[in-house]
Amino acid sequence: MPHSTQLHPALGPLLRAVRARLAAAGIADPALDSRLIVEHFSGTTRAQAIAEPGRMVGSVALAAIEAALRRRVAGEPVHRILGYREFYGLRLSLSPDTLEPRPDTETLVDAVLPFAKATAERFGECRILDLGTGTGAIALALLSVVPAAIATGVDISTGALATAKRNAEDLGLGGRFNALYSNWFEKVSGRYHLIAANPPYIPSGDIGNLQDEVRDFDPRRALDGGVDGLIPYRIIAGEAEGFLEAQGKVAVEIGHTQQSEVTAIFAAAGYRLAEARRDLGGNDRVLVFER
Ligand SMILES: C[S@@+](CC[C@H](N)C(=O)[O-])C[C@H]1O[C@@H](n2cnc3c(N)ncnc32)[C@H](O)[C@@H]1O
Repeated sequence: MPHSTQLHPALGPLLRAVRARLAAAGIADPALDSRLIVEHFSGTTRAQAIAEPGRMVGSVALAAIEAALRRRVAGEPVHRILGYREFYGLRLSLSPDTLEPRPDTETLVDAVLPFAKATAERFGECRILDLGTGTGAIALALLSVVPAAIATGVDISTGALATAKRNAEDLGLGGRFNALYSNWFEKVSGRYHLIAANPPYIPSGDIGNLQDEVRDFDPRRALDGGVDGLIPYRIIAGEAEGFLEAQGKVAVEIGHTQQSEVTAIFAAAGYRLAEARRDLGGNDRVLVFER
């Protein structure tokens, strides 16, 4: 382990050394990643790094930081190494079976939040169906801000469902979250005020061209939307009506080139576009439909 002896045990120099190694390896944001890795494995905070740069880090933590550094330099995304990612202010555990939730998906939560709140006020509850729930990100974000909401998170991955359930419990939302193993609507029952989905939407043939960090670490079935990337939208548009309350809404995340095609798929199934939103990067990202 030639490098392990080079990591300085004092917090300030340690952070600088980790950052320099990440920068030398061409990592895109070495300042952020070094901070995330050092804070997580040493149990220190950003404030401590600023106020106490001489604070000593123990040898067990240093070895863990060295191991994390090597994984990051080898191309593993930093949140996979940490085992969690923040989404809508919630700390969500990841597993090999879950997509890493992305900030772009917070756009969907923001888009449906006023409707979920208004529904909860009007009816005393808001029933949410999150199709392809992964870590539970969309459902749990909504539950965390709408206390009268309840959610069913559907997934075809039992591993993802186990992670979503654990996240719900860790966040104190387990009593309002139901994890359901189902191929889209197959095992779903009841009616919902809001059906939300961030389905796989990459055309199968494009998966090989994705960034390494996505292609090699996000599960394929979280990415692959079939030959044209639109198959899950056709299923959701075709079947949602049987599970939607009168005046309910269907909200989907889309790939940035898919707005007109997805709108046409929903229009053919009897929906009109109520709202379209762009993500923080200015890309078309979320469509909200009603009947
Ligand atoms: C793009 S990921 C979204 C995960 C999460 N909702 C998020 O936004 O971070 C798509 C999810 O759909 C799930 N999925 C794929 N095919 C499915 C199917 N036929 N039925 C139910 N879920 C499916 C995947 O396992 C994956 O968790």
